[in-house]
Amino acid sequence: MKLIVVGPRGKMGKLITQIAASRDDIELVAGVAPKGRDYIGKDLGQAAMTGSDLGVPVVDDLSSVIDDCDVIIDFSTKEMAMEVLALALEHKKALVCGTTGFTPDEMQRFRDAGKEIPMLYAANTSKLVNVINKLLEVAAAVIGEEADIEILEMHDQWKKDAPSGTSKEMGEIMAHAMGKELADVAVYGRQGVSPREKGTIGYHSLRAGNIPSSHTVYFGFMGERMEITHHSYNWECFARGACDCAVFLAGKEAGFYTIKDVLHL
Ligand SMILES: NC(=O)C1=CN([C@@H]2O[C@H](COP(=O)(O)OP(=O)(O)OC[C@H]3O[C@@H](n4cnc5c(N)ncnc54)[C@H](OP(=O)(O)O)[C@@H]3O)[C@@H](O)[C@H]2O)C=CC1
Ligand SMILES: O=C(O)C1=N[C@H](C(=O)O)C[C@H](O)C1
Repeated sequence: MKLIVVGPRGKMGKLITQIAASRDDIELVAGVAPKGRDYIGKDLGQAAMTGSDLGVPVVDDLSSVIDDCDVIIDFSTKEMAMEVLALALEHKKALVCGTTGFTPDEMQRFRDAGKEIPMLYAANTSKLVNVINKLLEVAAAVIGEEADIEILEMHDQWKKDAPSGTSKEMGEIMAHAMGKELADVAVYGRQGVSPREKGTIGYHSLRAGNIPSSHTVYFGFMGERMEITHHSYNWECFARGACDCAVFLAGKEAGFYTIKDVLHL
């Protein structure tokens, strides 16, 4: 499977490139970076610090290399991800997008892309987070109406979007399990509201230091509470999952896939 990594110097892109370079079932064909960077034209292995040259370049123009690949992995910015999506559609290439921060309309463009190309979107590529999502679905179906649900997510100081893509997916899963839409029940940064509005899902985002990613969903009852938590110690779990998604997508029919398809959840 021939792979292009968008953003190979980023926190995720670097790890994805390192893991892809170490796997027998992936052949890296290029990295794509923003124009003007001093590592354009360098070997991808140097740009992503894989420890040895990979014999393929970092370019600043995806269209110049896109026909050489089977699958593109994009963990970049929401602006770049939209450009990558347009080129993947034009060149009929499979795309794994793990970038977050999209509006509902932008998310719909990814779903629509599945009519033309193999398209996999995953706001979180960790196996454990996606197992947690199954637990949340069950918990919300059973106690969602009774519980006060609050989501607290923590990330590093550089993260561009809030709330995280993962917490939005978690909220959507729980809202749907209760027969609702997230937009109708989400309350962001609750302040000075008493009593708490029944049936809402509260969102709280904390940004500090180099915290890789933590998500806790609280189910508050009278006299007891349940917490479901995931902590990552670094970004490797997400990078491993992203490579698994790319291998899964190679050779697939056009369709909109999620990591649930990869993990058989
Ligand atoms: N799905 C998941 O499991 C996960 C998703 N994410 C999401 O992935 C995204 C990236 O996160 P992270 O790696 O931490 O961010 P970083 O800021 O570390 O990396 C972003 C990368 O995108 C590159 N980039 C920016 N603009 C362009 C462009 N026009 N063309 C090509 N490359 C571009 C940057 O290049 P340069 O380095 O030169 O500036 C950088 O390498 C975020 O949306 C984040 O939320 C993160 C972790 C896990
Ligand atoms: O930016 C990150 O770091 C992460 N982003 C994703 C998100 O927005 O949910 C996934 C994970 O939390 C790490």
